[in-house]
Amino acid sequence: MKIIIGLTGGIASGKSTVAAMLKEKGAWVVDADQVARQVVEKGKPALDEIVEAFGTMILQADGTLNREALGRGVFANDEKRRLLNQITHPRIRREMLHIMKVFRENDPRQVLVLEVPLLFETGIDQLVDQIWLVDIEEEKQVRRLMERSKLSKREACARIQSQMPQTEKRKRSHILIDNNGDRHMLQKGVNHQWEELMMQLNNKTGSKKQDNGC
Ligand SMILES: CC(C)(COP(=O)(O)OP(=O)(O)OC[C@H]1O[C@@H](n2cnc3c(N)ncnc32)[C@H](O)[C@@H]1O)[C@@H](O)C(=O)NCCC(=O)NCCS
Ligand SMILES: Nc1ncnc2c1ncn2[C@@H]1O[C@H](COP(=O)(O)OP(=O)(O)OP(=O)(O)O)[C@@H](O)[C@H]1O
Repeated sequence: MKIIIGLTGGIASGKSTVAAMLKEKGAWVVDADQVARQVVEKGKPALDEIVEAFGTMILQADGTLNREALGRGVFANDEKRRLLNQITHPRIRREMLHIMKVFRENDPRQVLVLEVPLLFETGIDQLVDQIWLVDIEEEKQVRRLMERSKLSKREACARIQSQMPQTEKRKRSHILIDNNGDRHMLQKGVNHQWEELMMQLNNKTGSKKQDNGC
């Protein structure tokens, strides 16, 4: 039996850290941020559409996308962000569908993890078997984001608020991975969920929702 997990969480919640732990355990991990970079490479139609929508000032001298400039524009403006999403999200979803097909038909691994920050917003949540959410308190998220991406508090909050609220994501997820502690605690949580998953796969029960009693 094979399973496709959608791994999500807010910006700087710890998705990549969890993804690296799952890779270590043998999962095939695909990062949507990397896929998103590929779809806007120089020469790809998505980049032409972005230039048409945002102007040539979002290009660098060599004709590649100036990500910092585009990021500054879209994280401060809902309308612009929606426009960018309209150009990029269908392409990201299409590429993810292709990866899923390759996984199902040609890959020996049992677990595919799609690490997708905007899992619900892109509709990729509808394509996966199980949703794992990296859960973090907002105060900690802001601190880690400011530190990691060298952003002011205002900039960090604008990025967090541009995404679906964590409470909503919790309701839509099957498994929560708590990342409010240190890395050791996170590893323990991941180990636990992986063991549960292996039991599910080997028993072939494949229950989707976490059973919380009754
Ligand atoms: C705006 C862009 C140019 C900024 O590039 P930059 O290199 O600075 O950031 P990077 O791509 O590494 O993204 C960092 C994080 O920002 C968040 N983020 C990215 N795009 C968005 C968005 N459209 N809305 C909300 N949050 C976003 C995610 O949590 C992501 O992990 C870039 O993120 C982009 O092209 N975004 C649109 C594509 C997309 O939705 N990507 C997310 C994958 S589903
Ligand atoms: N438990 C932890 N304790 C301390 N720092 C952590 C912990 N987990 C993650 N971090 C740090 O927090 C930052 C964000 O983590 P990570 O890059 O894994 O998040 P992400 O959700 O993948 O981010 P993005 O949404 O930008 O892709 C990184 O600097 C990482 O090293």
